[in-house]
Amino acid sequence: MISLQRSCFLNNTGISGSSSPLSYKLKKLPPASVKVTALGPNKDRNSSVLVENSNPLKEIKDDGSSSVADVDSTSTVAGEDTEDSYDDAAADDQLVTPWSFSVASGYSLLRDPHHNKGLAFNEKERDAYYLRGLLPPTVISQDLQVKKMMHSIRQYQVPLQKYMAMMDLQELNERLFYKLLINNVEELLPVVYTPTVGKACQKYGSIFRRPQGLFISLKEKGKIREVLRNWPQRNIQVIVVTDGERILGLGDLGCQGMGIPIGKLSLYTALGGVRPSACLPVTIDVGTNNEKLLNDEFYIGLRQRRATGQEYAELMHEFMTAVKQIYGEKVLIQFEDFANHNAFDLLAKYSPTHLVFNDDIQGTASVVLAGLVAALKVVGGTLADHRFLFLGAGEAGTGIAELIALEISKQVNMPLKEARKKISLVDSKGLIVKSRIDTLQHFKKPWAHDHEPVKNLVDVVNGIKPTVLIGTSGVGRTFNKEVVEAMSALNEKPIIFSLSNPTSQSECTAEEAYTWSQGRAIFASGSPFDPVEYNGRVFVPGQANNAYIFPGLGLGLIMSGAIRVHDDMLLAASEALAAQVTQENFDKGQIYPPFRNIRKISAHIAADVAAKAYELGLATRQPRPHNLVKYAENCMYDPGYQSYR
Ligand SMILES: NC(=O)C1=CN([C@@H]2O[C@H](COP(=O)(O)OP(=O)(O)OC[C@H]3O[C@@H](n4cnc5c(N)ncnc54)[C@H](OP(=O)(O)O)[C@@H]3O)[C@@H](O)[C@H]2O)C=CC1
Ligand SMILES: CC(=O)C(=O)O
Ligand SMILES: [Mg+2]
Repeated sequence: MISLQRSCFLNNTGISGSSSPLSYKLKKLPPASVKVTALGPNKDRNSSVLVENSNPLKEIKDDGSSSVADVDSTSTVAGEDTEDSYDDAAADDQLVTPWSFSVASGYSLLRDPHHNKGLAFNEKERDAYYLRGLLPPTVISQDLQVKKMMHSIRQYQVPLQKYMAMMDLQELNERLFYKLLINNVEELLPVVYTPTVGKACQKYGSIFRRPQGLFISLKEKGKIREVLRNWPQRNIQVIVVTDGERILGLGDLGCQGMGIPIGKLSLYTALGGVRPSACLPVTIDVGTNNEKLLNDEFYIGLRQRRATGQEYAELMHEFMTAVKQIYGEKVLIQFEDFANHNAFDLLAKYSPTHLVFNDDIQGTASVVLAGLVAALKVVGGTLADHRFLFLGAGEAGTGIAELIALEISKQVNMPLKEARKKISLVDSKGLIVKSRIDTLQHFKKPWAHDHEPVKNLVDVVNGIKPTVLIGTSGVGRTFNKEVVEAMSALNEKPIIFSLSNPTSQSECTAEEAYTWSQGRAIFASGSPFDPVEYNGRVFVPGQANNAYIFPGLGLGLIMSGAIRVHDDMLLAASEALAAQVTQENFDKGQIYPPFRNIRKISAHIAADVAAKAYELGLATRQPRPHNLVKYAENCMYDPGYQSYR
């Protein structure tokens, strides 16, 4: 008998270099141990028969051994089709095994997203892989497939429909999905990422078709290692994990937050070149406090209020421990869209033992610092010469503030505490000041300066007189006309960043920023805005989004075999990004390079992050590659089709 070893599924053979999409490892099991139905009459196909374990009671262990709890000695042997192998032949009340067997048919190849090429299978491959008749006769190139898909996606008027079409493609033909995304990054980024991914998460339950990513809920407590082993890939390098409590600026979306890790990881591949098979999206479901979802019949998550305290901490700890046990010390874990009452603590708790970073706190800080460094080339002065004001003092706000302070303290050799005084933050209760210190969350305390309490943002602007205003509140339209005009009265070129996502939560629009500042604002936003024409001049707003940073940062960590993330790596990533802004970009008012160059940008970020990892003694990949940019480029996943032998 032949059975497919469980670990075979964990090895994505096509991607790791084998050129045969069917080159699964076959394992012999003791006779009669497994009920198998292989191919029918065409027995000479047996060399490439794929047979999975058909006995739900038989456990195949990772070392390849198996234990059979109950053996059906009347097993059907290979060579005959049997009726009972088809679910729809079973009586309604009969129990069936949903994954009893499969055969080397082109039919399954066409449904395997990692290897499917659709009409791009050539004649030889159609013969070799039993595809004859399963495809219409025409053979087309991947480039033509891209053209056709773009044409089809552009027919949809509603962004969510484009998103669904992209997700369908990802599930059907992974390489085509990535080719499409890479070749059309500026057009498709807003579809697979902010703002559309926000809408998708809000409607996740009702648009849910096929599960993507790994869902780990309280039901899996005590079994997380086993759950991780259900994932079909073993060689995982990056995990993006959320618990869905702060999805963009949309709040608690519970289990429906899964759209975010999926979107972020598709950018790891498209923008940073990390192999898709090395990426694992995870949603930790501890319930939701979103009443609307709890009462929504289509909600896909646990229908209970959020677990907190010890119950929450234990589940997270089990997850973090299992991840390290299964994937090793060098797997990168990106925390994404956790609420701030957990985000800072998780980062502090796991930074010393795991390769972790929080994208909202650290990735955002790095991208904003890059934009500021670039903006100073237009505005003049050093960071230390400027005054910064934030609306929003959570993960993004305090994360950015801290990295700016760190950079100032390095640049002018100033104590960090002093550097922090150049930065003020406003939260939902007003300006953060000393008199509030006892009631402030711990991450706000360093920002409590000596100042009178002030509630209103315009009053704060007029009192502090910032040169830079940054929105990280998650509340849309909070930079109103009065605020932008106040900034413009104080500064010849006010720097205004509306970072909150999605577009509906942006503190102001690009048009508002340019119009109310009479074309003087240096503006960037978290979600994209179209270019704006004002007084005959076209302004191209920048997109200050951590998507510029995390793919390159991640690649740099992976390629150097880094075992910890260090603040200096975030600074290195930031500098690398700022260095990619050209005079041509500045001339258009841009302080970020265009996303269409993102793979080149990511290679530079990765190289500088890796260089820092080597410098800090945190890199384990030896010897250090001589040319890190070239090395990064060579490491990058190429979505072009492979030829199958
Ligand atoms: N562009 C990018 O790359 C990124 C953008 N973001 C966006 O930033 C936003 C905030 O994220 P994050 O920092 O993680 O969220 P948090 O919940 O951690 O922080 C939000 C902060 O905004 C404050 N706030 C809320 N309402 C108001 C208000 N009306 N006036 C003033 N302050 C207010 C909150 O005050 P209080 O503490 O009193 O409740 C809190 O300090 C989100 O929209 C997110 O999408 C986040 C990461 C990256
Ligand atoms: C971009 C991002 O990470 C956020 O808005 O949360
Ligand atoms: Mg985020």
